[in-house]
Amino acid sequence: MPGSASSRDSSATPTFPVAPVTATRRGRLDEVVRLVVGSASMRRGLPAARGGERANLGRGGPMTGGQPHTADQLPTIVLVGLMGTGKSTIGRALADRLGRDFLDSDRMIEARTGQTVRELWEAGGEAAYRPLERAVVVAALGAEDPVVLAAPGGVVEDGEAVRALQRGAAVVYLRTQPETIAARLGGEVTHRPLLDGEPEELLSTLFARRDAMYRDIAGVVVEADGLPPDAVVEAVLDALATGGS
Ligand SMILES: Nc1ncnc2c1ncn2[C@@H]1O[C@H](COP(=O)(O)OP(=O)(O)O)[C@@H](O)[C@H]1O
Ligand SMILES: O=C(O)C1=C[C@@H](OP(=O)(O)O)[C@@H](O)[C@H](O)C1
Ligand SMILES: [Mg+2]
Repeated sequence: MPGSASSRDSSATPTFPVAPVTATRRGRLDEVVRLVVGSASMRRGLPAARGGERANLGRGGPMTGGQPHTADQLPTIVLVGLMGTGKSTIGRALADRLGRDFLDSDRMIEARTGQTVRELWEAGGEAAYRPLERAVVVAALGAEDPVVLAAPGGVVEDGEAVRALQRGAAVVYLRTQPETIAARLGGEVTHRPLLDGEPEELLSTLFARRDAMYRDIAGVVVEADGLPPDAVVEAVLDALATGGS
């Protein structure tokens, strides 16, 4: 079964240099995140419920719920969720807004191994792939400045990666229904070998397994279903600005 529980604590973690290979320097915004607090979704009056449940940011980390935060106070922001939920798309835009580097775990793995996700998966399967995911998560969390990280979809399958996230990142779950993702992705399963076959059915199985796991590690759950990317970015910024309260 994809994402089997046995993969949560698999073998040795490959070591990668900490320096982000795929980072794109966006230029730092020094000002307090007025753009966060005065974000467009608030101005547009999007219903708060779409913007996410308010919960403690960075469970197990330094953040406390209910406190407003500035960009500089936020630790590394990690987007988690099913494949196709928008981690890469939203993460890039979010990093742009915050003037941070953006790291995409899939791209990091490909840059560091010289192989595509599919090639890696086909050569070694899940057992070989999860330690690579763990390694890039650990590397991203070790970056000198806080970044925005699009986590591997399977981050919750690896206990060590989860523990690393719980040491201080602001973890945001982008929650989208599997049927929405399947319709969105169509045949776009290139780096998603887990979706070979019947994507909607496979996504539903993954959602049933992982929804609670993503919730469990996230400080903020953003209900992204049906929202266009810019509204999801605003919802994430809103949730981060209010400390998930
Ligand atoms: N909120 C959204 N609404 C509609 N399409 C989206 C949204 N977020 C992402 N997409 C599209 O869905 C696809 C998968 O997004 P991606 O960012 O690659 O997801 P992930 O990194 O979580 O696998 C891309 O084609 C992207 O343009
Ligand atoms: O959820 C998963 O287990 C996976 C998600 C994919 O990344 P995206 O979430 O960026 O699609 C990719 O790493 C691999 O196919 C496994
Ligand atoms: Mg991605």
